[in-house]
Amino acid sequence: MYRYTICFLKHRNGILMLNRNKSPLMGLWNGVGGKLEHGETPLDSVLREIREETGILLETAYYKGIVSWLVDGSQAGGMYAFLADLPEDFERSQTPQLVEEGILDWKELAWILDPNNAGVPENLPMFLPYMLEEADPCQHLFTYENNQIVNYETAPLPKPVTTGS
Ligand SMILES: Nc1nc2c([nH]c(=O)n2[C@H]2C[C@H](O)[C@@H](COP(=O)(O)OP(=O)(O)OP(=O)(O)O)O2)c(=O)[nH]1
Repeated sequence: MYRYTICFLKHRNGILMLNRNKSPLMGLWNGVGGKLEHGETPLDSVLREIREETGILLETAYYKGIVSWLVDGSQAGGMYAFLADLPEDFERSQTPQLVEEGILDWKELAWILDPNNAGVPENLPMFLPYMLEEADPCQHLFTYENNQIVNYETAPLPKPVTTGS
């Protein structure tokens, strides 16, 4: 079981991003999410974080896989990633601008995905494009050494076993 969740709340060409006011990733624009609480499924957890951090009430979100990391050969962690498509007529101005965890704002996809954008976590422009495509959930594994990404691998997650038709 991994410890974190993240969700990309998409509306047209924008995503609702949080500029975090504490570590990890302080000062960077990231998707909304947090830590799993005892007994929560990843989906329950991310829907709770979305509600708490943005006030948006969602019934569900698309599961997009796992982003995990290995830091200096040992420290490992990961997050369950989700995507939600908000309806066309969603009013962006209804989301709060200042929340307990930082500043919320709508950021355009072209800005988020720019590989030279120093305002987002370094791994975000690498894994997010996969999640925006209609692809099956993947595992994205990042290896860090001295705060630098030295390796990135992506692999499909095994499909749940079914009994066939
Ligand atoms: N894009 C990206 N996001 C990451 C990485 N590592 C990582 O923890 N995150 C995300 C997962 C979570 O959404 C968020 C960290 O959540 P958090 O520690 O603030 O959790 P929380 O809000 O529940 O915190 P707390 O109040 O319980 O302390 O950062 C990463 O390498 N890249």
